[in-house]
Amino acid sequence: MAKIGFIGMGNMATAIMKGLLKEFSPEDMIFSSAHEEKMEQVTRETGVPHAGSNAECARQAKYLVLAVKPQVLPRVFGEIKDVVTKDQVIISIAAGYTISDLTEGLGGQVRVVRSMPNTPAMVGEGMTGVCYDEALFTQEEKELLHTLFTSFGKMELVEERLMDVVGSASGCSPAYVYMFIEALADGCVKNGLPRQMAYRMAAQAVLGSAKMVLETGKHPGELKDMVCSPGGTTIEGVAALEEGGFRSSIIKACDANYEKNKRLK
Ligand SMILES: NC(=O)C1=CN([C@@H]2O[C@H](COP(=O)(O)OP(=O)(O)OC[C@H]3O[C@@H](n4cnc5c(N)ncnc54)[C@H](OP(=O)(O)O)[C@@H]3O)[C@@H](O)[C@H]2O)C=CC1
Ligand SMILES: O=C(O)[C@@H]1CCC=N1
Repeated sequence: MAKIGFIGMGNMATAIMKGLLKEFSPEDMIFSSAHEEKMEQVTRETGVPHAGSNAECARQAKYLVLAVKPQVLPRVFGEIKDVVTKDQVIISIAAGYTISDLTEGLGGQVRVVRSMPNTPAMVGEGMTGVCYDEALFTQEEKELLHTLFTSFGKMELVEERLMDVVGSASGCSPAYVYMFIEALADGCVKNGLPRQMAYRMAAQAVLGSAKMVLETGKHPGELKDMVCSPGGTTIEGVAALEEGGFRSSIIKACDANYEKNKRLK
């Protein structure tokens, strides 16, 4: 089995590695990160060995996931660009960096997959947008990429021009959902519900509602209408949300994500 390597072992790499451990054995992977102590801890917990340096990790991996913050990428490029070759598959999860930025940063002679996952990967419910030039990869590599990205959730192949938008739908959106759950729970606590029960109920309502969208195929507006009884309680809340600019706030958040992608390099 060709090795899967990770440079950086933070929130996202940990989540992805956890998914991969269901499909691959620890010996099929390797990683490097910034702090020795943390690397030792991950190796103890997962059995996945760590390399002595980023260059060593890059040398050993056939599939190399770059999982550092965008601001750290230029430094990592400097450390690995003389090591990586065209035989390897370089996988980026960084916001803002295009395939062409990544290829250029790594010296021009590499094959790059650009992706945008999200933290629900930690519980096997990730959503990852992926793009690459299909002509550059073998069937075996494409199959491995599919196995890799679906080991921690769902994936969709998208055109690269849409990847910054995908950032809002996959990468950033969990933060908004958590804010919604927190606010909903606050509202319920305000009216007397115990806090932990409010979190459990709000989270299950979000999970169930998401399943309704995915499994019924109905328009979200129709599903919303099914909840709003004429003269009932929900439509009063919907009116209050509209007054507070609920939907336009979310649309503005997506614009903010989209624009920030261009300022990350
Ligand atoms: N968090 C999210 O929801 C999402 C993040 N992403 C992308 O994932 C990438 C990583 O983000 P995230 O996991 O959140 O970040 P984290 O800060 O959690 O992880 C970054 C990791 O990089 C390590 N690191 C720092 N400097 C170096 C270095 N010079 N060499 C090797 N490793 C280094 C850090 O080590 P240490 O901890 O020891 O300092 C840490 O393990 C980013 O590019 C981000 O855009 C994509 C989708 C969602
Ligand atoms: O905030 C960020 O930049 C990263 C990318 C998408 C989610 N988290």
